[in-house]
Amino acid sequence: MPTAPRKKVLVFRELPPDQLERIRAVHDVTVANPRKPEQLSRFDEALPSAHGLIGSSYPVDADLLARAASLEVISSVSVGVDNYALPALRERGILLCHTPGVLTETTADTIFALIMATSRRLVELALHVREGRWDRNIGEDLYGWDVHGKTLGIIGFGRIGQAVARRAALGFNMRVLYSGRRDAEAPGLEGKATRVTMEALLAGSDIVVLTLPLTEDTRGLIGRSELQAMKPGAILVNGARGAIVQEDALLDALNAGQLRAAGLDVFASEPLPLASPLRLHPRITALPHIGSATHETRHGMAELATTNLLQALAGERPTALYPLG
Ligand SMILES: NC(=O)C1=CN([C@@H]2O[C@H](COP(=O)(O)OP(=O)(O)OC[C@H]3O[C@@H](n4cnc5c(N)ncnc54)[C@H](OP(=O)(O)O)[C@@H]3O)[C@@H](O)[C@H]2O)C=CC1
Ligand SMILES: O=CC(=O)O
Repeated sequence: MPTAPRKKVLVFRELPPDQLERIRAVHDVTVANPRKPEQLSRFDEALPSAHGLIGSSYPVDADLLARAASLEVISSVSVGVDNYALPALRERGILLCHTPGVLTETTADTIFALIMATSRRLVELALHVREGRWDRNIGEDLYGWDVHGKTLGIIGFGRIGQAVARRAALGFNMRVLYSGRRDAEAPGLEGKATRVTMEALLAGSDIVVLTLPLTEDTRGLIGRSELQAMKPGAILVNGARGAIVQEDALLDALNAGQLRAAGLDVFASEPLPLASPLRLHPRITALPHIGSATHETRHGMAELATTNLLQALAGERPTALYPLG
């Protein structure tokens, strides 16, 4: 039987050794992280002849694609695809694969951790102990806010949004509202989540969670008027993408006391610049984009991304092909 021709694969992020080995067994691999200055020339050299790319958050814009003349497939180790030039991929007939599902529960855990941390002031109070300020029983000024029994509003009621909702409704007796174009079939949540308009969600929720993709329609979706439409003293948790929220408006809402707190895993600019006023704000709990960052889940994502790539290069339909339309 003739053996399939070896193709060229450019891996431009970290990939676990067992997954690299799966690719090396059938293709020629160059590992080059374009964010590492010492690897940039290797990346530039390998790009024009690469048939497959494995990446994640590094932006793949039309200029980069124009240099990738042989490209057949990009396999992203992420579910979000906002950093890829989708129209250029569509035009060139390049396949895009991603990693839905395998990170859903872990990302929902992270978002729930942010709900708990902001409501119960966990980071602030842990610092209180660590910095030796716990010299008597704490007073009302350091009390938190109950999570159980509150109303949770979810904007983006897909895989992750529904996983957050299950935690809230089944574990914390919360009322769940969501906004969306249609009623969602949400397994495990029958009768426990209500679709409302975004206006009703903002006005009626104690905690608003963002779990929707960043697209041209959702960029800047949460601005001054949306924040003002939220319940006074509510909490905003962003587990989706930073650019969905207008960060200057968020700071103003926190400083004016309109919002109680914000929990942010994602930022418009990442890594968050040292000078960002979001970094040290006392009522922001900021995480370094760790939604899916556990050993098990990151390995599962790498495995699915590798499978997608190998399937596409073999001319098979990848398990998780992103629909480019
Ligand atoms: N913080 C982190 O580390 C992580 C962040 N993410 C982010 O979470 C996002 C969601 O992932 P996942 O749940 O798997 O994706 P899904 O596609 O399953 O869910 C997204 C949902 O958002 C809805 N939606 C889209 N636009 C709007 C809108 N304007 N208003 C209300 N709802 C909207 C979609 O509805 P419809 O189907 O009708 O379009 C869909 O139900 C990813 O795109 C990624 O950006 C993901 C993983 C980890
Ligand atoms: O942000 C992470 C992703 O998988 O998307």
